[in-house]
Amino acid sequence: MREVAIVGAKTTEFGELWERSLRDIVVEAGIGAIEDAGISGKEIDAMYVGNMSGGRFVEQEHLGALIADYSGLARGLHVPSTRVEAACASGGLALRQAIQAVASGYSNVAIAAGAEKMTDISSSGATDALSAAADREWEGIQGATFPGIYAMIAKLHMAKYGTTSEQLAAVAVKNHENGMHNPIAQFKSKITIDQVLKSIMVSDPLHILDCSPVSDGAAAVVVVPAEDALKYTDKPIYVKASAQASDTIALHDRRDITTLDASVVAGKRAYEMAGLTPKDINFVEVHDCFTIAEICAIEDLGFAEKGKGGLVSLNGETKLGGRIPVNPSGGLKSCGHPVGATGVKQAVEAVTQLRGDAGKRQVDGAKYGMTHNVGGSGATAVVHIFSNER
Ligand SMILES: CC(=O)SCCNC(=O)CCNC(=O)[C@H](O)C(C)(C)COP(=O)(O)OP(=O)(O)OC[C@H]1O[C@@H](n2cnc3c(N)ncnc32)[C@H](O)[C@@H]1OP(=O)(O)O
Repeated sequence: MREVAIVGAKTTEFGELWERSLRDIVVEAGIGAIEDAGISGKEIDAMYVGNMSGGRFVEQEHLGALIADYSGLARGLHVPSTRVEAACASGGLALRQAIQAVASGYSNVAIAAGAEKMTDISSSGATDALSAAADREWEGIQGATFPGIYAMIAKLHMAKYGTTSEQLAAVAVKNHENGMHNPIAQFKSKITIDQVLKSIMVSDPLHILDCSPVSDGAAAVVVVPAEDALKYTDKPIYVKASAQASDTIALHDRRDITTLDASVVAGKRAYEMAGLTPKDINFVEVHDCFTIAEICAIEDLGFAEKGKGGLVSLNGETKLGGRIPVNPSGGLKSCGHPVGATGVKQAVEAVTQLRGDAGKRQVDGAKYGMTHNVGGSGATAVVHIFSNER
């Protein structure tokens, strides 16, 4: 297995991009990543596109071929291009496919993109499309929405561990604070705990400001063998671990719904592969689709004791400058959550941080960064560890 590095990275603006099409935004991200890598694009020999539901959101399937064509990589070059789907973890998994292709020697220059265009349909249409990431027969058809599913997780976390609404709100406040310094973020406004608690209730105990929004956006990275990386850039970012785990899709079949076992296992696999522990990690981009999801994630990945994730968040330990900065990008809460793009955008943030290019949201002296991307309520988890040292 070859070591692998990222040499180009780009994210489009995230938000309600009504004037743009899905193909437009993926191509913008792809061209940005290619330019960032200093290549022409003709070097690319494999493409992976993370997308959850092109069919439901924009009525377009067969995205691998479509995006290869619109990027100029299909006609003449016939670059193999594959769509990758694992619900909200589609982007992280597309990146993992690109890493595996390069690590195995099948590919020398692979591009991993992620994209979703969610705002072209109604809110109820988007909610229903998203619910297909849960167990459709046992949950979706019975009316369970994602805010509802994560609200059940939050309720049990509160009952078992004494987690409070203020602790949940502290996650949203911190992520909005970080997002204010991220030019791609959908929401760049400062919010307070009081505002979160007074915002409209979506599914008790989750208010609208506890939820990630419905968003459009795309991101892309260029992946090459580590031994070639310095030919492309003087700031390559090395992939120290790429791990994935699955779990039962239906919440009622889970061992304990306050722990996402797939996150725990993917995290352990990643630490083992990199030869690192949580103490070595300088920042982490976690899948905060809801505030409770960030609290579970920092517990599941070993950054907080089980049951103490809320307390750690309210204490400020996860802020920029804190013990373990969590979601310096602003996370899904502030940046937005175009589901298929999120996992790749997390990697773009890790690259930006590890290059030292994150401006006011920079984690000073960062050497190791982790990303954590979840599909559904925890049936898929993808964890990566990156470093600016080989
Ligand atoms: C594993 C996983 O990742 S699962 C997660 C998958 N993703 C989701 O489930 C998405 C969750 N979020 C949602 O479903 C929606 O954002 C909801 C239900 C919370 C809100 O949707 P709606 O009620 O339709 O809100 P609507 O789009 O009408 O917006 C109303 C206002 O609230 C704002 N708003 C909407 N959502 C959010 C949010 N999450 N945070 C902050 N503001 C928001 C809008 O910008 C708008 O503001 P404006 O009036 O100033 O323009």
